[in-house]
Parts: sequence; structure tokens; C-alpha cells
Amino acid sequence: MCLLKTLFDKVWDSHVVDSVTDGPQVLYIDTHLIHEVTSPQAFQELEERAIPIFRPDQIFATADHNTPTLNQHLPVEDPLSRKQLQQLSENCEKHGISLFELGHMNNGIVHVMAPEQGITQPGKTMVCGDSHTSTHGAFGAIAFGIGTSQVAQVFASQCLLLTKPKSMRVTVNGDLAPGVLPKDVILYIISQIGTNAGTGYFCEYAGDVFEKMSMEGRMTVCNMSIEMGARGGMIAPDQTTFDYMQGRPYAPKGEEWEAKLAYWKSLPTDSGASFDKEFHFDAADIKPMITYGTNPGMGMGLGELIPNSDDASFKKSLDYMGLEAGSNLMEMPINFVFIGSCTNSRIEDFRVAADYIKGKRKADNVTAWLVPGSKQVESQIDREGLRDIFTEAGFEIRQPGCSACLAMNDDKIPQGEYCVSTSNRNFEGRQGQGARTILASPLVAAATAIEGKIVDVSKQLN
Ligand SMILES: CC(C)[C@H](C(=O)O)[C@@H](O)C(=O)O
Ligand code: SF4
Repeated sequence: MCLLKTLFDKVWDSHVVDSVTDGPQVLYIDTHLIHEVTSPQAFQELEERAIPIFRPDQIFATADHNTPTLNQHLPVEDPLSRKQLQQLSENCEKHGISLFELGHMNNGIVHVMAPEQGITQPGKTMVCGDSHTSTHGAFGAIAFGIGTSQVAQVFASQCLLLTKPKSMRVTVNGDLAPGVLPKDVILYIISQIGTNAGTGYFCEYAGDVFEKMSMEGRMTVCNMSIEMGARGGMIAPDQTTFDYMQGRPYAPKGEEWEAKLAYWKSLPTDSGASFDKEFHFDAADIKPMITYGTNPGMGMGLGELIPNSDDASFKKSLDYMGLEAGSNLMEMPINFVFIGSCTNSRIEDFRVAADYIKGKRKADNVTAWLVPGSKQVESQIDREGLRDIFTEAGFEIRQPGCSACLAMNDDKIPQGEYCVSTSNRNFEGRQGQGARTILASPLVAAATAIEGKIVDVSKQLN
């Protein structure tokens, strides 16, 4: 019998409450995050069946998808959004659940808020009715998105009935070139292995590139694990993780910190442990990336040519995008730039953008929205003096929320327009009906806004 365990095995196995031989297992969930979109029906189900919420103090709520990004101090104008936000507040109040509602100093996108509060911790099992829950795996937690009926199960029992996923590992070794950011790393990986490579798997990211990456960068990478089909992504906790966590409001303190720290240090994959599937990449092959199609796997390095394919869905995708095989997107005018979403709306993302933008002015044709992931990020932008850099350059800083990532509020990209966006999905209509999304890093997005077209930032930096 093999006693060597992966990070995933260690966390999973220590949370199994019961199991059926050769069947599913009952997994204990440490932390349940909720937002206004996928929680109302679950609350309703429990109410109808007169089941109490089992452990309300292990649930944290925030309002993010439907929140406006302008005038957050005023009542929400859109009646549907207003109702949904009110519903969340009422449900949390009634059941004694901690809520960071609109206007609260800790409000923000659920996947930005929980890590910055220290709620996200290594070794935890975490769920949320939201696919990008994979983000929290950056800390060495098992974190994954669940459907609304599972939200109700967790409310009622703090457990889920699950079949253990298979394990895969993506290793990237070497040094990244200047201008190649974590977003490029994950867009590159997905462009190489495809949007289904992770189906049925939990993915660990390993190698120099992730070891040297900041927590913000690791979150960007794990965030997009779901875009290659994986249930979630994970990175082994290390000193970078512990330094990020220490002193955060919900992080353990004093003796508890010491005890947890010792446990966290035991979590990394044992050397020699085996995975069901492995991929290896060389950091030197990764360029700043953009996507040209309507799934996140349709990506290429800046300056490369859109490939050709007879596949019908590939052609349909290029049609939607108004692009042709064999062309590159350099010099094509771009009128919208969005820097935000749970992929790239943390302070480091805005620092990268500000660094590039400083002393420059955006092109006249461009509308550039910068949407911080949380109130905390927003105030840090102010504290670090980045707001002035952005406003002097003609960028618009809005208030926190999901915003144009999926346009559930008023932040929509008009029909037919291209938007270079730091979000994670370029699906048809995602940023507004007929809108065309080009996924990129905050650096490529900032450079696009300045130039009014996509430019090869790596040439500028070398
Ligand atoms: C609205 C929500 C359920 C959805 C998700 O699950 O991911 C959203 O966050 C998204 O990014 O598409
Ligand atoms: S920012 Fe976008 S991807 Fe993230 S939770 Fe909100 S809608 Fe989903």
C-alpha cells in the first residue's frame, strides 16, 4: 500500500466523515461562502422543510454580482438587483450569518473578500455556490463551486456527499520573462491542454514558477482552474502563504496560530506521491497572452497568428468575434478595457497597471474601467496614491463588485465592441449582448487602454 499522499489527499482524507465502500464519501465542509445569486433558493428550501441552518458561524456572506459600481451609497436603482440584495441581507440577519453587504468596509467579490479577511486558510474545505471558488485553493485549501441544491445540503448538515475526484499536477519550471504575469501562465496552460483537460480532476500547480509567485498571482491561477474543466486547483502552502495570512482579521492568533502553522507545514505533497495525470511546461515558452475566441482555451501569445481549423464550433467562435484565422490582433482598435473580476482585481493587479500607466494618457477611443475586487482593495488604491495615477490618465475607477465580468449590473460592453478584459471567461454575450471579450493580464489591458489597440508589451519592456 502506498502511504505517500498528495496535498489534495491529505486535506480530503482528513475531512471524510463517512464513506460507502467503492461509493461516495461524506465530506465535512469547514467554510461555506455565499452570495446573493445562488443562496436564495437554498434558504427557501430549508425554510419550506423547517430545517435549521446547522452551523451559521461557518458561513460568510457578501453581495457582489448584482451590486452597482457607481453611487453605492444610494438605494440600488434596478428593482431586481435591489430585491436580491435585500433578500440576502434578510436571510443572513434571520439566521445569524456574518454578512458584508453593499457599503460594508469588507464588502467585495466573494473570492477577493474571503482571502483578504483571513477566512481562506490552508487545509480547509471550502465551498460556495460559485464556480470560481477554486480561487481559494491558492492557499492549499480544497475549494470548489457547488450548485444551489448542494448549498442547501451544506446549510443543513455542513457536509456534502461526493465522489473523490482524480488528481492531476501541472508543473511549470524556469523563469518567466519580464511582462509575463500569472494570468499569462494560466491562459497559456489552458491554451495548451484545453478546456476539458481537467474534467473529473483536482489540479495541483507545482514548480518554481508557482513557488516564486505572490499570493495574488496564485489566486489568479487557481481561479481559472475551472476554465480547464477541473473541480479546483491547489498550491502547497509555504512561507509566502503564511506571511500573507498572518494578522488578517479571521486568521488564527497566538498559540492557535502556532498550532495551525505546524499543521499547514505538513500539508505539501509528499515527494514521490503519484498523480493520475501530469503535465510539464517550461516558463521560457510563455509569452504575454490574449484570447481570440469564445472559450478561455482559445488563447495565443502576443504577436502570434490565430490558428486555422475546420471545426464548426471553432469557425462559429471566430465569426462571433469578427476575427479571421491567420491574423494577429496587433493594431486592431479596441474601445473598451476592463480591469477587474475575481481573477485580477487585487492590489497587485492595480499596481502593475498603475506602474505602466503612470505619466501616460489613455487613447481617446477607449473607455477604461477599473473595478477593485473589494472595499479593502479600493482603500488600498487610495492609500498607495494609485487613484491619482489612474484618473490623471483618464481611467475611471468604479466601486467594488463583479461588474463587467458578467454584466449582471449596468456595466455592459456594447454590441459588437471588443473589450480587453482581465476577467476569466470570454463566452458569447458574457460582458453584454454581442460583446466580444479578449482575455488578458492587467499589464496587457493597461497597455491596450493607453494605445487604443493591442500592442506587444514584451517588446516595450525588453
Ligand atoms: C453567478 C454565478 C453562479 C456564476 C458562477 O458560478 O461562476 C458567476 O460567478 C460566473 O462567474 O459565471
Ligand atoms: S467576478 Fe466574475 S467570475 Fe468572479 S464571481 Fe464575479 S461574476 Fe463570477
